[in-house]
Amino acid sequence: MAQCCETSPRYGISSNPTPSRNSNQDPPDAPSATAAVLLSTATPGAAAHLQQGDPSSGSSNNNNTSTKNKNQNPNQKQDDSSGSSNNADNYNKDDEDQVGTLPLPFILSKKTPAALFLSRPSSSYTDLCTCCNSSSSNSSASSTTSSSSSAGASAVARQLARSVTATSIMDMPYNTSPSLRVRTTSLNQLKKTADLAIENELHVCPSVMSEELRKLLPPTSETVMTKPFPIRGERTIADCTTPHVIAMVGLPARGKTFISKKLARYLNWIGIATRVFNLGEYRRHATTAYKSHEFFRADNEEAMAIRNRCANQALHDSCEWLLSGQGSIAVFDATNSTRDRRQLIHDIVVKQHGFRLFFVESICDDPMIIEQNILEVKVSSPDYLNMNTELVVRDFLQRIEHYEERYQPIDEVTEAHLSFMKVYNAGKKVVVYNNEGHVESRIVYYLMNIHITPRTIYLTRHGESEHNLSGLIGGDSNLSARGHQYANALSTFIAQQQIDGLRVWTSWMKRAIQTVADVKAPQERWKALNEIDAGHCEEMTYEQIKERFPEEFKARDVNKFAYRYPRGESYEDLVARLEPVIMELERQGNVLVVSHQAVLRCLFAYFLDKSADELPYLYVPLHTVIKLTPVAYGCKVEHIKLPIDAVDTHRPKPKIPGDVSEPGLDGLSGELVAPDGVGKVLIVGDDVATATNGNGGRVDAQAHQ
Ligand SMILES: O=P(O)(O)OC[C@H]1O[C@@](CO)(OP(=O)(O)O)[C@@H](O)[C@@H]1O
Repeated sequence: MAQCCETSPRYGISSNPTPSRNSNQDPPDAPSATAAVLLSTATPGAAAHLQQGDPSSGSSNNNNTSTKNKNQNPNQKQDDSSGSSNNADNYNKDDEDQVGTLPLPFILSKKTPAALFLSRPSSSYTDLCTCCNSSSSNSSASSTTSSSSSAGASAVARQLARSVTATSIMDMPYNTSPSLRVRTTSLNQLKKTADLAIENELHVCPSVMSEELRKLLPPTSETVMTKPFPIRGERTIADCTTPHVIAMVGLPARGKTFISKKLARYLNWIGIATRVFNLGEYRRHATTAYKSHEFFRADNEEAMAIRNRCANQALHDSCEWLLSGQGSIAVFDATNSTRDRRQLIHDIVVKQHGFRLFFVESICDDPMIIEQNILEVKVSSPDYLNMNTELVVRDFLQRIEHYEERYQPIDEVTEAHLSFMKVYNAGKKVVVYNNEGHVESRIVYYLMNIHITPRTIYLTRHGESEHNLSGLIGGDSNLSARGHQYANALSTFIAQQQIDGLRVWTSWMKRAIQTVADVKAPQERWKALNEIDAGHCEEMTYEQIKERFPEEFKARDVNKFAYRYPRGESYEDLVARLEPVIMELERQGNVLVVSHQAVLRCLFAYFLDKSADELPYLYVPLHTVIKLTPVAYGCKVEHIKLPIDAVDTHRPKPKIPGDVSEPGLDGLSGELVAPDGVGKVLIVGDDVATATNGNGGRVDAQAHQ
């Protein structure tokens, strides 16, 4: 079996695209790999050093490429996924509220048994062992490889250890995929282990292998499942194994809740289970209706006792949630505005539980931003139900004064042991101190990119395509006649909207580019916006896929988010490749994104805070513009259906996996479309029930979390 691996193209922006589907480009890691090859010939020691994944080697790769091994049996699902007691009672203070460095790619010689081993799906490891053969024969993947079981298997395994020795590093193409690197790394390690005379152990069942040797095996669906938590796109990150508490710091009306919610939405979307623990909610739960700012006076002992109890409880719950294994990051959304309070949090989170702690302090001295914040979120807060806006603003400003009396910003000298970032005036300046690892770096990077300038994002699929008409998925077909009509209607609609500084982003696919042919605005092409790669199933109808690859078809219905098309992509892969798009969207003003069903589901899920289960079934119909406007802590969603008919390409989740005849029961399809499909407004990601339309008026709002 050939070991020629193609790396997916690097996804990025181009203003001058070649509209071809998934054509290759130089992988971003090419230079370092080339350098490594040179090193390996000149200085074997250095090559070995690189192969061991020394971070200083510069050979690490964490780009979002996906393997496209065109020689694999389409029926084989490619397996390169990798994918206490709380003592908070003394919490008695006063205020509220691997990227595993992947070593050099090391490709095995073609047609060696080891190469065979490499190309096998995850379940094949059990094929290699006598005790697992019976169970493995049940799986679809093993049915295609069962001929190599038992007797042949141990021979293969033994030869594996020998064959890796004969492999030349010069065979290594520098476009080897990251996932293949993981496997070859493991084999490289296996070789070393074999040299240490435990070769015999190589052909026993992984379940009875020594812990040490098992760790060296390539990833399987089991090991992926048991990872502490996945980061989309196979990135296993060592420091993610430690739970984190992100503790907000700052005076009221400094955007702490905005940052907390947005950060949690982003982290959940990239695959890190995150939950916000908002102290204000605990306080409201523990008290009767809010009366006035007097509650927050430092000398109000009764109120202070309640506030302390709530703070203890919120922190306790954050830690318990992390300890329960349900999540990885707890965001403690409170003011945490004194040194004593922060020290106490440090004692509980770091010293008692051994978690990581990162403070995010929001500092703002721009009265305009503060006022805007009060008007946008505090006026509609449950604290001030039915209260006149002017009174609310006055009361809230007094509340801030009570906090100001005791506020101590984080200090680099007296709190030098803390890890923190300070965000000034909604991102004008950022200071990062004692940054401690990958998760924190991602948080810092994300928070550096977000902004609060009002803007609108428009999402739409391309016009109806010829493939849509015939029910074919993927491909790169032209627009149908109705698709061209939609292109015209879209350009008229966009012109009518008179959108300030609009930018247009499309995929590289013909149907998307044709859709914006007449839109008058600067255009950029993103390969990352290309539709999900259906691999072997490209340009087939769902019925054809069911007929030719029934097991694959069923498997996709069982877990559509994680399912990866043979030599194609999964929704999870898509999310990973779309992360740079989201990051850039966060930085931008008004943008019109013209892309595809699966891609837009991923983007939409980010804005709507949808789970991985819901994401692949979100309804994104043709000939409809989805208008997203940030409001308060969430996003206003409007579906604007332009009056040109189109086919419905949505396939809802069937009751029985693999069934193509049955209508769906997921309750998700169509969820976001009004009966007439036009002008429906939803407020999503916002628990403020009385959100406004930005002009002070109420909208047809529907809280939706
Ligand atoms: O994940 P499912 O529900 O199959 O939807 C994705 C499919 O949608 C399609 C249409 O069937 O998208 P699009 O027309 O927007 O490019 C296919 O190309 C793509 O494979």
